[in-house]
Amino acid sequence: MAALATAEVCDSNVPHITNGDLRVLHPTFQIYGQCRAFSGPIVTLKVFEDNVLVRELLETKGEGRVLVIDGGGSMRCALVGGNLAQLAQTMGWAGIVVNGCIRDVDEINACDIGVRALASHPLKSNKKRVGEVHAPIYVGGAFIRDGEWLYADSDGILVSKSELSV
Ligand SMILES: O=C([O-])CC(=O)C(=O)O
Repeated sequence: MAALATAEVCDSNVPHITNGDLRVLHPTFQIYGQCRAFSGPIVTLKVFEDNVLVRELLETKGEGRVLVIDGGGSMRCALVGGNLAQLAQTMGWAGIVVNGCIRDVDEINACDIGVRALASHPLKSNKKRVGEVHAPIYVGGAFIRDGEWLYADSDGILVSKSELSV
């Protein structure tokens, strides 16, 4: 399937941007992973400096979905590393967006998925299993609900209430 170009989607969907059905995330994310462009239905996760639930979700079948993790923007540890990115690839996730940090950047860049995060950080996170799966989250200036659609490419990241047609 041809990837949707986010700039073209914005040009042809001004009313949907105006009414909030289509949201453009703030341009604060770094690009990692082999897939510069990726899209899929969103699975939301809200955690803070704890990635046990990240692993649990990535151990389930991805089926082309995108895991969006609201890590509260923490700059104090990484929520995803090379092992989890490899797991995501193996389980068929299209991508991972992290409002927080990742680590093992070289390993993640070798994985055949798309990854966005605010920055890299060498420290691993806590392992307390605290967080909320499928919760509404607020990331990159946008409210995001489980089941909405995410479209990412070199220009940016869009979240749409429903699937967009090419
Ligand atoms: O296990 C972690 O905390 C994250 C990590 O380093 C990896 O996925 O390789």
